[in-house]
Amino acid sequence: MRLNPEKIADLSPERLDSILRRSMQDVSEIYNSTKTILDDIRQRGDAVNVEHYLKLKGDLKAEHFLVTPQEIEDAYRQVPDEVVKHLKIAAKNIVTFHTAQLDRPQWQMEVMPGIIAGRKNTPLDSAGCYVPGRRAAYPSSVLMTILPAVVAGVKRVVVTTPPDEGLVANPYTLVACDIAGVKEVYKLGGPWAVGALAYGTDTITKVAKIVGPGNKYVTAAKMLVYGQVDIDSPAGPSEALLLADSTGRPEFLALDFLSQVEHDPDAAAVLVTDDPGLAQAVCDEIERLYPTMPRTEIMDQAMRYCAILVAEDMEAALEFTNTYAAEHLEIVTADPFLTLQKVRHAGSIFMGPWAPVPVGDYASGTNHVLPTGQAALSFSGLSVDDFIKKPTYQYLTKEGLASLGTTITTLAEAEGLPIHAMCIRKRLES
Ligand SMILES: NC(=O)c1ccc[n+]([C@@H]2O[C@H](COP(=O)([O-])OP(=O)(O)OC[C@H]3O[C@@H](n4cnc5c(N)ncnc54)[C@H](O)[C@@H]3O)[C@@H](O)[C@H]2O)c1
Ligand SMILES: N[C@H](CO)Cc1c[nH]c[nH+]1
Ligand SMILES: [Zn+2]
Repeated sequence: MRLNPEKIADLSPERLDSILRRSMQDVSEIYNSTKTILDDIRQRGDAVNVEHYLKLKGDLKAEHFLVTPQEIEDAYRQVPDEVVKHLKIAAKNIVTFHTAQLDRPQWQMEVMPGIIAGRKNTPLDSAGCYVPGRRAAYPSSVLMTILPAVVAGVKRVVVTTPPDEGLVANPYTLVACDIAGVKEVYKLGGPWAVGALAYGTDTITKVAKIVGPGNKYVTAAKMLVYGQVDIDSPAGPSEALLLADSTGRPEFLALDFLSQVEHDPDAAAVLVTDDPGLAQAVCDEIERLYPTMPRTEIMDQAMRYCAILVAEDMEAALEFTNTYAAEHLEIVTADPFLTLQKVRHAGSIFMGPWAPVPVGDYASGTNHVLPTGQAALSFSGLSVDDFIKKPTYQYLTKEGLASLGTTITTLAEAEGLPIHAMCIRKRLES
């Protein structure tokens, strides 16, 4: 694999656009085919999923999608104790970090004399967590999606995950579900899972919100059901932007670059630096490593969204960083905390030479469900806030209403809504 340094200033508009849009172009290309599947599920429910998964299990019935206690027991027999132990360590850090995100449960203030206004937190009644599983297993995504929902106080947490031959779910995923305390797990993947969670079927009750990562099919489906249910963010094919100055070590950066690309043919990695020497050294290191790497059949395809970029100076590198709005941003500079002050858009940020992205993928406690394809310009990564609604309330004394009466009636009449004004006058005359 030969990548060559490219100067940002010399990129053609087409190349720049492709680097910036990355997986979002793939997601938008499959909206029509994904919508066909979702519409079918909305109309025919379980029957569509049974037809789709008949190829995995001949005598399939809709009840078989629900994972049984026996399947969880079988899963534990296949998962080494060592993995269970480390899933629990990761879970502990995720719970610690996400518990710190809990807001004041309720607060109120006197906006003006006699006008009390407040806000309270109410957890969602239900959440559906999509846990991917085709090109890799994702027990870590089980923890990243379920635990924040549990911390938020969601009563019904449901998991869906794609099954293999024989309608069998990944044992690591099932064990992680058990550790996180979820009992309602369905063996369904891609748009079939998203459709069932969004519209409900005879055997699966619809949820209030669908969260969790996935490939372009999952991401397209989530974006299409938004409005019917809430979603977290377009958390699609993984990506990393490495922002480095001359302090960066090529042997670390080359592996960090490839580590996110191994996820998916639509994944992306970009290095941006002001140091042409570092850019060249990282290209050379990737070329040296590549023949020794696993998963190159996936990475070969993802290379279309990969680049080693040289900026005029670090200010220009930072400008690119804020435009790229990466899912994961590594800051490998002489003073990463200073650089952090200038970063406005990224899903999760990894600072210094000892914090590669896999740290947050698994165990530092931050969430790995993050917006991709420039969605970090407007979305945040998954957090406890995703599972909490915040209704506001107000209580007024008669004097409080009187002090605002003219303001409200004037504005109501200006908007051409006289009955709004009557509600106020009637009370003040009483
Ligand atoms: N952004 C994030 O927060 C984040 C976190 C973890 C993982 N990820 C990403 O999750 C993804 C996992 O992908 P995966 O493929 O291993 O598992 P997946 O579960 O996301 O996708 C597999 C499913 O895709 C569906 N599918 C496949 N081909 C299809 C087609 N032609 N039409 C309709 N549906 C189809 C099938 O239902 C299949 O079960 C990767 O892209 C990875 O980078 C993202
Ligand atoms: N890098 C992924 C988010 O894009 C998360 C993950 C899970 N397992 C390994 N990595
Ligand atoms: Zn990863």
